[in-house]
Amino acid sequence: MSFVSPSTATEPTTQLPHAGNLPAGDQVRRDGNGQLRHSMEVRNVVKSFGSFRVMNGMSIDFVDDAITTVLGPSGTGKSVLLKHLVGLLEPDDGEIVVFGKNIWQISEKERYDLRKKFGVLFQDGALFGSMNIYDNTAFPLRKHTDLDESDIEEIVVSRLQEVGLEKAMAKLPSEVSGGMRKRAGFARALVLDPEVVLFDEPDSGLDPVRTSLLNDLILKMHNEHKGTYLLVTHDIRTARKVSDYVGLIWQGQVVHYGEAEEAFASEDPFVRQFLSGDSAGPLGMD
Ligand SMILES: Nc1ncnc2c1ncn2[C@@H]1O[C@H](COP(=O)(O)OP(=O)(O)OP(=O)(O)O)[C@@H](O)[C@H]1O
Repeated sequence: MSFVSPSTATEPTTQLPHAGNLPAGDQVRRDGNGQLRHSMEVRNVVKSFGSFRVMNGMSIDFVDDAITTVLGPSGTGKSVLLKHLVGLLEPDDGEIVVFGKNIWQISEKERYDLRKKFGVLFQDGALFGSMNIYDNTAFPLRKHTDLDESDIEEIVVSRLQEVGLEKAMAKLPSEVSGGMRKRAGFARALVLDPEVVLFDEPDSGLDPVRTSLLNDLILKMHNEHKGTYLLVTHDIRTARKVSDYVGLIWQGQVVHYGEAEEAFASEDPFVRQFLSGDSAGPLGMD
């Protein structure tokens, strides 16, 4: 099996390939030397639950202001990776460095403050069932800011308009469709102007048309609000549509990481099988 290890993975170059996004120069922040910046770094992380090692020396540095998709089979640790990035899980070994800080070498208060730079869209939108869409979207602003209700209203209505939910603001999550709940979760993830947005399988439970519409929305919101977007998904079409970069995880490690265009054109049998979804190839059931 021909793996491309993180250490040999192609260093992303300066061009962001995805047609849906702005040219790299307009979008990607760089350091003083014109190099790509990485505000989220996963370094040799090991994590086990009982005897099951989910992350087995995983390393990946996410490119700031790009959309990166992490693909991997079920149970391979994609959600566990996201939880490490927001400090909800602590590695057994290795480091999670976010905005220059090893998040387990800082105080709980600092970790809490760092979390405010993240917006997270969970699989089911993770909305509060007893609150309507408006109050769900306003929740982070009420919890984390001192803004008065008129300022909150301006932000909430604006975000809900952007995701096409202005007519559903008074509805409870149970009264709207799964796609609408995702869009509400997306609006909520953006109200604090996060620098990073994490999407945990945004396409789960959606039909192909709604998945495609949500992907369009992800691209539109990324172009408008900028930021680093990280999606984990099984869905290769989603990855093809939205990604600037693609990471493939397998057996607790990143086995390929690079520009999406290059990944989808790869001749590597493992990468090809992974990204084509073929049953024939080096990738087995284990
Ligand atoms: N808190 C936990 N305690 C015990 N085991 C856990 C915990 N969190 C995750 N796991 C296990 O770690 C493995 C990876 O889980 P994870 O949810 O990250 O997979 P995934 O790649 O996101 O899968 P899927 O695509 O099916 O959502 C699974 O076997 C899961 O049961």
